[in-house]
Amino acid sequence: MDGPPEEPAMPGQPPLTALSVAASPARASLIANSHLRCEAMGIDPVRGAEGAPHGRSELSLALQRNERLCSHAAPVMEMLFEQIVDSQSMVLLTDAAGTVLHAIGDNAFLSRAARVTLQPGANWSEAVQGTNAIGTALIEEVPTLIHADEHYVRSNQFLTCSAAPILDPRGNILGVLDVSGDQRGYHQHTMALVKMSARMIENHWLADDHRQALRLHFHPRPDFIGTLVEGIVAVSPEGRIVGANRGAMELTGLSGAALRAHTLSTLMGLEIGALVDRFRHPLGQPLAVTLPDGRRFHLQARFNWPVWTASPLASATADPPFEPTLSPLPSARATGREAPVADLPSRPAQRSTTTPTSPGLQALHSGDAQIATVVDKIRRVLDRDIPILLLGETGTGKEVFARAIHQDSRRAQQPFVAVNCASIPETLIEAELFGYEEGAFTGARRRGAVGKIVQAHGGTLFLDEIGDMPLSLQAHLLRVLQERQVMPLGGSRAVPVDVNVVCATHRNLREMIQAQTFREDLYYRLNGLALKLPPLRERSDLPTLVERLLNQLAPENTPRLSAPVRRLFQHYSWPGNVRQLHNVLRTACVMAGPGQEVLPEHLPDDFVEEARQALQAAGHRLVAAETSASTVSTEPPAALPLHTLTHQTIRQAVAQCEGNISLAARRLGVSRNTVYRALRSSHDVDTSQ
Ligand SMILES: Nc1ncnc2c1ncn2[C@@H]1O[C@H](COP(=O)(O)OP(=O)(O)OP(=O)(O)O)[C@@H](O)[C@H]1O
Repeated sequence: MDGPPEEPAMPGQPPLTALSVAASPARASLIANSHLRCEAMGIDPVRGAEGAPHGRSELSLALQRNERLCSHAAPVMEMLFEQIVDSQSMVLLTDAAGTVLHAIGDNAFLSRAARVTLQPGANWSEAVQGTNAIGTALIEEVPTLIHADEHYVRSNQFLTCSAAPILDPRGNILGVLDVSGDQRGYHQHTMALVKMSARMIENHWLADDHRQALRLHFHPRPDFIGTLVEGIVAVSPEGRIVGANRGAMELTGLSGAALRAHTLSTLMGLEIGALVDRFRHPLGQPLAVTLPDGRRFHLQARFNWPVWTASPLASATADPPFEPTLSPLPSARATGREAPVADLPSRPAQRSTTTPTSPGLQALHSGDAQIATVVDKIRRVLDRDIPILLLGETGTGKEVFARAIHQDSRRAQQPFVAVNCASIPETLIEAELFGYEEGAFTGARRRGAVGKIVQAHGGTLFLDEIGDMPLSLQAHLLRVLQERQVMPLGGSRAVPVDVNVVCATHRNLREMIQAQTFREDLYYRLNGLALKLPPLRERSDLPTLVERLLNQLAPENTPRLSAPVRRLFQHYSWPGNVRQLHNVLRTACVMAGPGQEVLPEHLPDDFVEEARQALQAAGHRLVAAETSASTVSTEPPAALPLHTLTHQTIRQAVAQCEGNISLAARRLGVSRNTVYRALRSSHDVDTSQ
């Protein structure tokens, strides 16, 4: 590290000591504890911890993983920066591990900050940077101010940093929002701004998670409803509390888990039908409610009108719980009643109209016989507690199918939780899946964390890349699935869970069983019905798929493909499958412009080059001549197997990207794993020859 960056003069600003910032016993003890942790970790206050900042590829992976967080946070960060512009400071967003995802700030200050690696890609966990607002907020899980010499590492002591953790509706940390600036410019209001902004992101997240749910906005004072300090809870059609914001937890004094154990009637003494009736009028006056512990609030209900008012509403005194006709039927278990069999065939179509972001199975039909068979088979086992195993190459739509299965199941109003077993480090996957209790292992969060399996309770757990699940954890997963209860790490009490499991993998699990890298008993537990999604090159519905994707990408003025582009598409091998098609079309829509015809020059250069090579290899000289007379060879084509063509394409892309695997993967629209696999298998072939 370069040492502390020089401090330009800040006129009229007397230096502030840490003492003059905010001296409370709680803050002093938080900082003292953090310093003790740094000492215990052996961090050198002069040189900082060992370890280089992440490279670009790690950053792009972190950005991919946190795409949703970034999109919710970006407008809030802009707004926050407006408030602090020209104050020698910057706004930062990190993920839950402390890796900086995004930073905006004054140019001069950004370069000073970069000298201590306070920049995207760098990790600001306590273990790397010692006591600092981001890292310490992640450990303490509370908004944290670290000022000047409270920073453990000396070169960071020119900073004053105010950070607030961002929590999801289940109380898990998504990341941290932070404002860092020159310590001489400290302002006591900064922390309040950061806390409010983090809350805005959390509220957006909650609303996005529960777009179709009924949402209750409440506060002890009616005029505070609609402000950032209000409580919000989301309620399912059966009247269960399914999500809550931080305000709701603070106002009710209940944790997220305790709130979710409630129904509307046990928490507030209300029936859902009566509530919808009452708030039919958007300007309905707030309703006064009293919780079982005597706390009193005023509340307003907000809901999606067409969905929630489509059927005659149950009144406050009516017996059956309210069932909006356009949303999924509540589970038989939840209502204690069996859903009428006659209702079942019409359910998928109804749902696809209410949830455009996650269409049901019906929407996946596009004329291909293999896909039609897969959809048909899924429909037969839906809601019968038969685990589905989706097989297929990367980008064939395994997750899209898993979401559609959830969407069409009776669990649709409950959580859909996806876990990618390949992208979580082996050391973390156990904690991620099963959760852990306070102090279960070094670095564990203070209050423990709920695992993904428990998060999916009542809904669907999607285990993507199950073939990458470490062997050591397979037995644990099997036990959970068989016993239907989870014991968090370090815990002593098992938590009952009811989840529908859908798994996916591109690997050959049978071969893995032979090689003793996958447990046979787990394979049979997960594989109630194995379904193979065809690669795009084997599908007969490319034109329909293209039309649908173009419609999704540009619904107003949908561009159309020119004949040369259609031919390129038809003869290309699509190693990245539908994901790659989607990426190519997204670029094409932007390049061609609204309502225009997409020509080859509107497609990414590397794609066109590879597609033309594929044309040549497939022997379509005539077609290739039409799309580009100059680049087409007149040599007769060599008949190559498809997988060889795919690997050639991937190798060429890597070579064009000068060995940058992440860039090549992005351009091809495939995962980095796919590129590595292709390179590995090419290498195997080469060396065996
Ligand atoms: N039927 C489909 N209709 C529209 N888009 C689709 C469809 N199938 C896949 N996609 C697109 O392809 C992308 C990749 O799909 P998905 O993540 O489901 O693939 P996957 O098989 O799970 O890939 P991986 O094995 O790499 O995780 C999606 O984000 C979506 O844009």
